[in-house]
Amino acid sequence: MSADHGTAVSTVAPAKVNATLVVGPVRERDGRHELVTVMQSLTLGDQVVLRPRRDGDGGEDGDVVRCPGVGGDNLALRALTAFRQATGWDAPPRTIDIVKRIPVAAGMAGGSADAGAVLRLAAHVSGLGDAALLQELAAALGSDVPHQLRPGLAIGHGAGEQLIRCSGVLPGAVVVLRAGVELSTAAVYRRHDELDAATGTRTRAALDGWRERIAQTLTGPAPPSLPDALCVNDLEPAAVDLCPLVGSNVERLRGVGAQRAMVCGSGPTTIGWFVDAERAQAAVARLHEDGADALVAVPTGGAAVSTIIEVPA
Ligand SMILES: C[C@@](CO)(OP(=O)(O)O)[C@H](O)COP(=O)(O)OP(=O)(O)OC[C@H]1O[C@@H](n2ccc(N)nc2=O)[C@H](O)[C@@H]1O
Ligand SMILES: Nc1ncnc2c1ncn2[C@@H]1O[C@H](COP(=O)(O)OP(=O)(O)O)[C@@H](O)[C@H]1O
Repeated sequence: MSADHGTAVSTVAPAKVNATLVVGPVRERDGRHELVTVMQSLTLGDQVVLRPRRDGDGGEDGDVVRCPGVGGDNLALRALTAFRQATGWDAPPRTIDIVKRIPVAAGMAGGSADAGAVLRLAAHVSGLGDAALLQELAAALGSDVPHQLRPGLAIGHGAGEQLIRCSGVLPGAVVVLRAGVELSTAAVYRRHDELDAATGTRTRAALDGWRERIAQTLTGPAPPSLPDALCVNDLEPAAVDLCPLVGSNVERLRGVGAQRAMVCGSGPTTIGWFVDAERAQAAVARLHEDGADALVAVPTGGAAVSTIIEVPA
């Protein structure tokens, strides 16, 4: 029996953007698409607390999650269950409290961020689970969770779960334009396949080429930066097709001066890249005048972003 470790701990679970997302064939093993992506964490994030369960926390017996704005099966609770099963951590029930700031089902990996945060918090409190085990648990929870376990800048390949971690962060600032509607990741991949049937799927060899070119650019001695030619989102046509608002939001971002405007992951969030936070803030002011739901976030990574603090239990 392990000790109770009855402390309450808290961390930030940052959203991610995909600066590049090139999609290849479906792999037989799990039906997911092979891809190459550049994932960058942002200062926009959920707050996640793991603490001993109190009377009145609700739910069934055992561990519970309180996550206003998200119904149904919660990936954060699944992460804690998987952690307990894999490590044998048998401390009394915990409550996960999540303050949701990342838009839900929006292509910003909010659920994966919360799951990654819970794995970090549980490992910290229990003293169990080495880096390799956490990585394995994360990969079993979803393609985006391994990156969200250690937020920052990384090149994802495989189905997104294999990572080449990069030092530093991408330059500039991002305007996040929320769509106010949800889009299912699985539905976007399905539509991508239907559209792709006409244009042809990228081959494995083509994906390898993308990975090499991106790795050369992001893992060299210079501060990381991606040329426009390497910034593509293959899911964009499918997201626009399923949700035409996405296409007009990309145009809106161009209209307020974004150097590069694109769909974020599987959408429907769109992002605009700006040289700095000041220019991004000016663009957000113009979008707000127009009634849009937009905010500025900047790329972030490293130890600062996954810091864990103790909070009152
Ligand atoms: C598109 C991306 C880009 O980072 O994220 P979002 O923009 O949705 O956050 C990811 O590929 C999404 O990752 P994630 O949301 O973790 O996906 P998973 O839970 O693993 O899979 C959800 C579903 O998406 C499809 N899927 C996901 C990943 C992948 N490489 N190929 C796929 O075909 C499958 O239909 C799968 O059942
Ligand atoms: N902690 C969580 N936060 C957000 N969504 C969650 C969470 N747990 C489960 N989900 C479910 O996961 C789905 C995808 O949500 P999310 O991770 O926000 O988006 P995306 O996959 O587009 O990045 C949603 O349908 C949502 O109901």
